[in-house]
Amino acid sequence: MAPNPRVAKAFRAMRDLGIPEEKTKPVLKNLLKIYEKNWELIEEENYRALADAIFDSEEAEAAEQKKKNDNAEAEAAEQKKKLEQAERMKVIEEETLIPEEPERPLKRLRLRHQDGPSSTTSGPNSHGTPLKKPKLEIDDLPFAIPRSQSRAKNATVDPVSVSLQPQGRNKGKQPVLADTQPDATNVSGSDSGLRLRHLRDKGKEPISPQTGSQELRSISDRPSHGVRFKEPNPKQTARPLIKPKDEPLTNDSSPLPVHLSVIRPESMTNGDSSTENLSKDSVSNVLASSNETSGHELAVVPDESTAKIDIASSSYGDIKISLTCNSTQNPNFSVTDVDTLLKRMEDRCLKSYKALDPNFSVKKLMTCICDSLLDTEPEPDSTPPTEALKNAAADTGNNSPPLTANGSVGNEVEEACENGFQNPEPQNVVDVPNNQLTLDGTSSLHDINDIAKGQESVIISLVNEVNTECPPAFHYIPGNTVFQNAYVNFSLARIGDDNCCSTCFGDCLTSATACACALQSGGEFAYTKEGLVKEELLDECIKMNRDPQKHCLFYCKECPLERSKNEELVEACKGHSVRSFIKECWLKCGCNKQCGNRVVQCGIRRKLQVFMTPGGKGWGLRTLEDLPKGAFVCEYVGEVLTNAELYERVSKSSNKDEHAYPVLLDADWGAESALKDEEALCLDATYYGNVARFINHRCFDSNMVEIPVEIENPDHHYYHLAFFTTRKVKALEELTWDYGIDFDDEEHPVKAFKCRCGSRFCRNLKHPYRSRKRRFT
Ligand SMILES: C[S@@+](CC[C@H](N)C(=O)[O-])C[C@H]1O[C@@H](n2cnc3c(N)ncnc32)[C@H](O)[C@@H]1O
Repeated sequence: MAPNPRVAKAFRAMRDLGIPEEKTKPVLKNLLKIYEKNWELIEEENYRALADAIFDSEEAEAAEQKKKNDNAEAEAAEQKKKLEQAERMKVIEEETLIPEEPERPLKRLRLRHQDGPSSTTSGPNSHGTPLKKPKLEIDDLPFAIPRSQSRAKNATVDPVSVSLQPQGRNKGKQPVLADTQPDATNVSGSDSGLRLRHLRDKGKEPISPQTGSQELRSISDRPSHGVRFKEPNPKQTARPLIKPKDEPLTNDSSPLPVHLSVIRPESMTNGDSSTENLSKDSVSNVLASSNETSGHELAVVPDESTAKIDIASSSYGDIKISLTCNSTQNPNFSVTDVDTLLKRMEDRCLKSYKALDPNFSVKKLMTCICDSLLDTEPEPDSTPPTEALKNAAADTGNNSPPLTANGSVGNEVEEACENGFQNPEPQNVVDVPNNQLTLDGTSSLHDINDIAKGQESVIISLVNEVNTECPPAFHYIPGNTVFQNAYVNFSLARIGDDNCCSTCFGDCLTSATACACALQSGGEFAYTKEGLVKEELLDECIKMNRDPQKHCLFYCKECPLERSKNEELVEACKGHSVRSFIKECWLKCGCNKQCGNRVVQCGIRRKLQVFMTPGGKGWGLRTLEDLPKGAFVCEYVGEVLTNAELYERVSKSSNKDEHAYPVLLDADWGAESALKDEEALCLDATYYGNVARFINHRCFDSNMVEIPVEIENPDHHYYHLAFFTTRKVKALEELTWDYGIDFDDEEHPVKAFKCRCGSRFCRNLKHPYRSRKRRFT
C-alpha cells in the first residue's frame, strides 16, 4: 500500500527536528483523531501542533513515570490493606452463606478464589491477593471467561509470528453456522489482551465450536486442591473426618453438580439453627450419596481439645479443611485481621514448639498440612490421617514431608499414544519436591501436583523454590478451543486425497516411499523413527527463526493484522515469515494410530515442570529429563481468536500489560485473496491455555523452536504451533523459545518486557552493532 504523502511529509518534518518516526507515528495518529483528519491544522506553522504534541507526550510520560514510582509503594500498601479487609468480609460472609448452599461449599470457595483479583496473576510480578466476593457461579455459565480471574498483573504480551508455505490453501471453506458458535454473550473477554507472537501450526485434536464449548464447561467445573486459612466458627465443635479414597486420574468432566460431603457433628453447640436443621439423617444422606458417587468414607476422631478440625472433600477432588474453636470462654472475643492472627500464631508456635527456623510461617505450615493431606494414603486400619496432620503441624515448613509431585509419573499415566517412539525410556529423570509452594489466594485454582489436572497423559507439577508467588489464574486446556468468531471448521469433506494418505497401512514411516501426507511436508517425512524432527527441517526452522529477514517474508496486499487494528491509518503489511511446516497423518489416513507421522497430536509425553525462575522472569517451564535434539515438547495451546477479537480485548483492557500470552497464526495471510476477518487468527493463552503459557523468551539461542503443524485442517489460517528442542537439553534446564519480539517497538499497544534472558545475544541490550530482529505485528 502506497504511504500517504501527507504522512510521509509529516515524518520528514519531524525527522528534521531530530524526532524519529517511531515517536511521531503514535502522536500523529492521535492528532488525526483529535482534529478529525483536518490535516491543515496539523501542517500549519511547519507542523507546530505535531511537534508540540510530541514534546508534550514525552513530558507527560516522564511525569507519569515519576508519579508512578512515587505512588507505587503507597498504593501497594493501601491495596493490600483493602484486599485483606475484603477477604475478612468474605470469610465472614461465607460462614453466613454455608447453610443456604450446603451442597456446594467448596465450589463457592474455589470460585471465590477465581473471582478475586488477588487470585489472578500472570507474569513475573504478579502477587496473590485476598479473596473477593463471588458474584456469580461461573461454572454454570458454559462459555463465560472469568474476567477477574484473568486479571493478570504486570505481564506483557509477546509477539511472535510464523507463516506456512502457501500450499493447498482455502479449500472448501464453509461458513460457520451461528448456532454452532459458543454463546459468548457473557464473555466480553474484553479485558484480556495480547502481545502478538507468530506461531505456526494447528491444534492436535479436532476442534469444533461444539467441542470447544463442552471443554470450557467441563474445565470450569473441575475442582482444585485448595486449602485456605479460615477464621474460627464458634458454632461448630465436633471434628469428623472424611477420608477420601484414592481417585484415579481421569479426564472425566461430568457437568453434574458436585455434591460435597459436608459433615456436621451431632453434638452441635447451643441450639444453632443451621446445625439443628442438619439432622443425623441428613448427615448420613450426604455421606451415602458421596459414597455412591466417589467412595468417601467417614473417619471420626475422638474429641480431645477445644480446637476441632473438619475435613470435607468433593467427588471431584476438592478438599476443605476448617478449624473450629469455641469462643464462649472469652466474652471479649472478636475476629481479628489475618495478619495479626498469623503473627500471633507464629509467635506462639515459635515459643511453644521451639521452632527455631526464623523463616517459619503459618502459611508454610498450612501448605505443609495440605501437602501431607494429599500425600497420606493410609491403610484402612492404619494411623488415622489426623496423625499425619498433627505431625505436619509440628513441622516448620522447611522439613515438610517429601512430595510426589515431581513429574516422575511414568507408571501413573495412561498411555495415550502407543507409537513405538512415543515412550522412550527417559534419561536422567530428576525428582524435585514442591514443598516450598506457599498458600495464597490463587493456589487453590491449581493443583500443584498436576497443573494439567489429569488432562495430559503425563503429570506436570509446579514448584516455587524462590518466593511465595502463586501461579497465575487460568484454565488449563490440553487443546485449542475457539473463543467466538474464529473460523475453524474441521470436516472430513474438506480433506481431499492429496491431504491424507488413505491407501496407507500400518506405520507410514516404515514405507520406502513418502506417503501423501509426507509430500505435503516437502516430500519427506518430518520425523525420524525415534519420533524426532529430522535434522534438516529442524535446522531450517531454527535458521528461519533466528534471522527471518534473510528468508522469505510475505507481504500481504491488505494485511488482516493491520486492518484488525481498526485505525485511521491502515499501515502497510510488515511481512510474514514463510515457513516450512509439518503435515501429520490424521483421521482419513489409512495408517494406524501408532503411525510415526503422528507426534504432536499425541500430546505431551515428556516430564515437564512449571517452576519459579530465579532470574526475575516469573514462572517458567523446565524439563525433568534429558531431551534429545528435535524432541517434541508441547504445543502452544489457547483460545483461538480472530485478530479483531484480540485487538478488542487489548483495547478494552484496563491493564494492557496483563496480556502476555498471544501468538499469531499468520501462515495463510499471504494468500492470493485477502483473508476474511474471521480467518485471520491468533491464539491467546491468557485465560485458557496449557503449559506452553509458562515458556519464557530467550533471544536468539533458545533451546526450542516452534514449527507449524497441520493435522486436521488443510487451510493454513488455522494450525498447531508445536515446540521442538533445538539441541540436547539437560534435565532441569529451563525450556525457552525466541518470541521474536522487537524490544524497540514502542508503538506496540503492549510494552515489551525488560528482557532477562541472559543470552549473550540479547536484543534488549543496546549494542550499536546488533541488528534488530524482525518486527512483528
Ligand atoms: C508467556 S509468559 C511466560 C510465563 C511468565 N513468566 C509467567 O510467569 O506467567 C510471558 C511473560 O513472561 C515474562 N518473560 C518471559 N520471558 C522473559 C525474559 N526473557 N525476561 C523477562 N521476562 C520474561 C514477561 O513478563 C512476559 O510478558
